[in-house]
Amino acid sequence: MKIAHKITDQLSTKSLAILSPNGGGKQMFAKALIEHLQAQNKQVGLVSFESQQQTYEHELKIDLSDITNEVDPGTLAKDFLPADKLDHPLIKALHLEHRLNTGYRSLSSGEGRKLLLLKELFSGSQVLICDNPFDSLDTNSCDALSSALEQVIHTGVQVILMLSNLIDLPNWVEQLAWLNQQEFEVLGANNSNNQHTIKNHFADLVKQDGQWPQNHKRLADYPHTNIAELIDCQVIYDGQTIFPAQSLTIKPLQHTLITGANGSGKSTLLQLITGDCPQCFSNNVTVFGFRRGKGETIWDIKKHIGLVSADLHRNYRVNCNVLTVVLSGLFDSIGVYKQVEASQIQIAKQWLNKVGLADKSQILFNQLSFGEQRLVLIARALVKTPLMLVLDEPTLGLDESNRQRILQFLQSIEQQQYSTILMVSHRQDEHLALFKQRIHLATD
Ligand SMILES: Nc1ncnc2c1ncn2[C@@H]1O[C@H](COP(=O)(O)OP(=O)(O)OP(=O)(O)O)[C@@H](O)[C@H]1O
Repeated sequence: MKIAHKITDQLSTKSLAILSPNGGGKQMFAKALIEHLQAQNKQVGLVSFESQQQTYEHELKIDLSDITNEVDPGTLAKDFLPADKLDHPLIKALHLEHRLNTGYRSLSSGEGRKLLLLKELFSGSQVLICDNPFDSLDTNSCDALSSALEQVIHTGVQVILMLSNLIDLPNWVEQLAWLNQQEFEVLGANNSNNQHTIKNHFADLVKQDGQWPQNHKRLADYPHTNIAELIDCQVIYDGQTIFPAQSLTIKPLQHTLITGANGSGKSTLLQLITGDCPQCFSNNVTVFGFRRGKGETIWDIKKHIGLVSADLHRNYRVNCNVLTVVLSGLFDSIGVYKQVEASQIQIAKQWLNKVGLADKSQILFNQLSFGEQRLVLIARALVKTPLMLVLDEPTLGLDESNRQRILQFLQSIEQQQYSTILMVSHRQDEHLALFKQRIHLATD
């Protein structure tokens, strides 16, 4: 790839941020760049959503739980790091010191990401490529990571950030570049002029959304007072209480935002509601009028929920095309195993159009970029006009314009009044006024 040569020629500076939209070719670019740098005998480290997914899939492969009938934690967090670095202050700054004996699969999504970032930071690489390193990290961790990257530059390491949001650009970055497919442009110094150019590049990509897909659902027939009610709920993993007794009531249209540091239990709280946390049965949880553990099936619950989460994303590993992934939202399955009606296909296509991926409907899901996959999963969650939309960091991996598109969806859903939104987000600009109820989970 010629552009990889171009960048190494240009990279006389220690730090470069490459801004790129979803589908802009970051993955291919990073691959070409790594090959090019390795040919020069440089040691290169890479952290990306894709490498995180590969680590997860490797951990699933080596999981011996089924064979030994005991829970196999897999590789412990500490084994990802050099033994002589286990006391490094950065581990504490990223709040990972108490997770070192946890298996990788059990880490929260932010914790997993921070661990892989630490692994690469400690690896002694001469060039470090980080694809959206601040996505899914809480505010304190973003600050700690940013200053760690800045410090590592002073030790002679070159840092290349690949970012999808200008808002994530640290001010210590020296050079800026823009990448969109074959278009690669080194803009020069990190100053307001060049930032403005990038802002315009992103703005040029905003497409007019198609019409809101047909929707006849209203909440009027919903027979219960609450969508969900949790009373004094607690989850304990490996003898550790994840959050102190938590109560929460969500009424119809009471859109609710959950915030808190990485590992504070946000996803776990959501999983008590969706039924994905096994401890929902030992807790006092009522969802859509079903008191959990009293004979209802998980499907009684799931059929009313549209879900986007890191867990769903990393476990969506069936090799089917994009349209099938959207359709699978109608059946709450991974892949589609039922006859699909023409009207359902039509609605699924409308949703693909709405997320800007109409032209990719026949492409295999796993051939899309991480951000594009996320957009498909959002369409999958919305396709059945669910009673409750559970969005656990839905905009992870999305670029500036796609994030705005999804935030507009939320506004539109609020106006149409058929779905109650329950969302987790670390990003301040996603804490919309429509969230009338806000729950902050504190870590001790
Ligand atoms: N199956 C499990 N076994 C052991 N520990 C677990 C398990 N699942 C989650 N945990 C731990 O529980 C804590 C809460 O996890 P959770 O995913 O709910 O955090 P979170 O607030 O959503 O974090 P993030 O912001 O990083 O997504 C984490 O420290 C995680 O390591």
